Amino acid sequence: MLEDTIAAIATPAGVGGIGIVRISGPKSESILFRLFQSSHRISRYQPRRLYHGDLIAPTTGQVLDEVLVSLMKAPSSFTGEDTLEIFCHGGILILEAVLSAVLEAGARLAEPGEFTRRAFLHDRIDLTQAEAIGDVISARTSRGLETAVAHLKGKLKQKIDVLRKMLIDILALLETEIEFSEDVESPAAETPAKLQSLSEHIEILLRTYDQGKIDRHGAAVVIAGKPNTGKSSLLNCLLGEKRAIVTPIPGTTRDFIEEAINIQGLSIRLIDTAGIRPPEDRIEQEGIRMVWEKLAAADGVILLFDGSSSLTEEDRDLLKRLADYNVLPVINKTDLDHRLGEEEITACFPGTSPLWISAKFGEGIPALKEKIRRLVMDRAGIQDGEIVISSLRQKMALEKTLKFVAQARNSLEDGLSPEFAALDVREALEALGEIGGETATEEILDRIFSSFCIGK
Ligand SMILES: Nc1nc2c(c(=O)[nH]1)N(C=O)[C@@H](CNc1ccc(C(=O)N[C@@H](CCC(=O)O)C(=O)O)cc1)CN2
Ligand SMILES: Nc1nc2c(ncn2[C@@H]2O[C@H](COP(=O)(O)OP(=O)(O)OP(=O)(O)O)[C@@H](O)[C@H]2O)c(=O)[nH]1
Ligand SMILES: [Mg+2]
Repeated sequence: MLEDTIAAIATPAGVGGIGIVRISGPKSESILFRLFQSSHRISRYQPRRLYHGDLIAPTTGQVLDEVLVSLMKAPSSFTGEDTLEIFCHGGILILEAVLSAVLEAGARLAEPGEFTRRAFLHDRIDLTQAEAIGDVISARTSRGLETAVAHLKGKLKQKIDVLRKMLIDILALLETEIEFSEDVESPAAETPAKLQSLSEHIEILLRTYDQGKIDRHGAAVVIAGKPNTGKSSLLNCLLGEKRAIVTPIPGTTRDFIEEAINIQGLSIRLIDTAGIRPPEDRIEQEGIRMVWEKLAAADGVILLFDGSSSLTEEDRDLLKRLADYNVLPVINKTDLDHRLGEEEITACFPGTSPLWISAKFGEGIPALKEKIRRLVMDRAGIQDGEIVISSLRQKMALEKTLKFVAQARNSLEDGLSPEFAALDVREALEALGEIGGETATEEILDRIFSSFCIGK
């Protein structure tokens, strides 16, 4: 399929000043000669220069648009192939007309992610960089974007290469040991320690997964509490709009409501839920069942109390049931008389003092936002500037690597022949190679690139 010439509209389907049709493959140059007419006589296009002229429909000879074009020659292009870019006006009809002309001139429509896939297949980028391109495009927070750009510039790959080198060193030690197994003095006495140190490195990297996930998808924070504490009022207040229905009637919210806010570059999905109490009907029962589902998947929980009355059995029940969750206790309605004692709450969540706010009047909200941010960051162990992994795929490959490293260590400790450990280390190398793509299968590539847009 690499011999095909592929083409796609590379800019979004909307109105814009300029739109780009991108072409990659061996026919790029002939397509240019066939479709483009400049007022100058051009016998040879210099790579990476912009040329001005008209784009002509190949069958009718009609002028489709006034354009700029640029040709890049293999291997010095993004894909590593001859590439042509046509910069036309950015309307959907004109872009489609230009694309049709390109297809008539011998290209076929590109599949999602196919340009990037070709860049990978021609060794221009590795798989962590390919994934990073997708992440750069879909990033929704500044933190997510920073991570994606770091990966695009090869930061994660460098880290993986360090692990790879450690594995290769260990393999060399084991192989020497296998060769000289007759000798009394074994040269590989330090191998178990090296395997141990490698495991630790992998574990540290694995622990960054939650952070990477939060950078890309944001963190889920559930607002929970008994009915009428002001959960929906708090959602509205944090969002700055009246999104959820607020009434003085306990049991107002039955379904959950999810909206995203951005706290200093961290994307938080806030989930307002039904007040938790013994349900009065089937609808409420279903609503409360869903709260527990949301709580189980949450990165953090805002447990909301009503400060204008004392703690009830419902509050106590929640304190007990949420003891093992990542909870931020918050007391609402600070504008009313304070009737709630903090002691029982602090006793449940030692080290945290509940924050008093008023969702109705916006009191204490900046401090609350900072606390929500800390709740999520501390839990995920987020540190600025650290190299993180960013996909489930990378996580699974690292876990597989770790498993084989542990296996190698065990077999050495059990006094088995170093051949067994060597076998495991080779498997570990294979698993680690999936991350950069050296040992990735077609199936893995399909999965990664099919989530890209066409033209990328
Ligand atoms: N117009 C346009 N803008 C774009 C892209 C593109 O393909 N076209 N990109 C595409 O995603 C991104 C930039 N990435 C690119 C990566 C490599 C090369 C490239 O031609 N590399 C050659 C030459 C390097 C050099 O001389 O500095 C190479 O690596 O050999 C181009 C763009 C974002 N902006
Ligand atoms: N005085 C005062 N009243 C508040 C405050 N926050 C919410 N309320 C009131 O408390 C009542 C309940 O508010 P909601 O936001 O609907 O409470 P909820 O927790 O979502 O209730 P359910 O959906 O029934 O579980 C409403 O009458 C609100 O106006 C506050 O900070 N101060
Ligand atoms: Mg509500």
